[in-house]
Amino acid sequence: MTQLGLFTEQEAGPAGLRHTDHFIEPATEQALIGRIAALPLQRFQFGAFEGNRRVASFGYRYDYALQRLTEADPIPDWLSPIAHRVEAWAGLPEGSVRQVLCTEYEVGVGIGWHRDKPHFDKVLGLSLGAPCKFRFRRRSGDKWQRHTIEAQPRSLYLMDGEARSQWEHSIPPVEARRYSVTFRTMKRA
Ligand SMILES: O=C(O)CCC(=O)C(=O)O
Ligand SMILES: [Fe+2]
Repeated sequence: MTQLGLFTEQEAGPAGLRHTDHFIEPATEQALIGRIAALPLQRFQFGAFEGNRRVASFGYRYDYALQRLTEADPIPDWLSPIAHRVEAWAGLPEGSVRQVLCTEYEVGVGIGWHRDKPHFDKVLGLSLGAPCKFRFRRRSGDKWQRHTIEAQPRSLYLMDGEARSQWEHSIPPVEARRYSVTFRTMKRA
């Protein structure tokens, strides 16, 4: 493939991906990090495999052993105003976000290639504390189409449409401790 071909492919990006910097103020970011760090975060359980990232779920959690959604603690008061701002930005009715996942990535921790569970519909993510490369890939014949965004702290992304249903995403090991808050709507009400 020519350089130009590669470049054009990178530029195109997944349809349904939106990304904005400076979604929240630094003071709000610090307050959220403080709240998340104080949560009883659990090492992510993926069947027999234990990931290195630590998480807390609200609203619902996906139980990998049972392979279904189970109820979790309700979305706490300190997260609701942010969830509502996220809904407003995405043009979603208030209350659409039914699941919130708080994640901590220590230095050297990332997340492998995946698509989020089909039980969820739109997926939005707020980055906190440190930047990461947020990578996308999609099979195209015997090649991969790829796209990467720099997810800066305080930025927000939306995965909808093809970015959500066709493209996989991953984060390579982070260089400084990063937190994220993932907001998900449900496929069926
Ligand atoms: O940390 C993030 O921004 C993304 C996390 C993610 O892809 C997931 O939990 O499904
Ligand atoms: Fe994901």
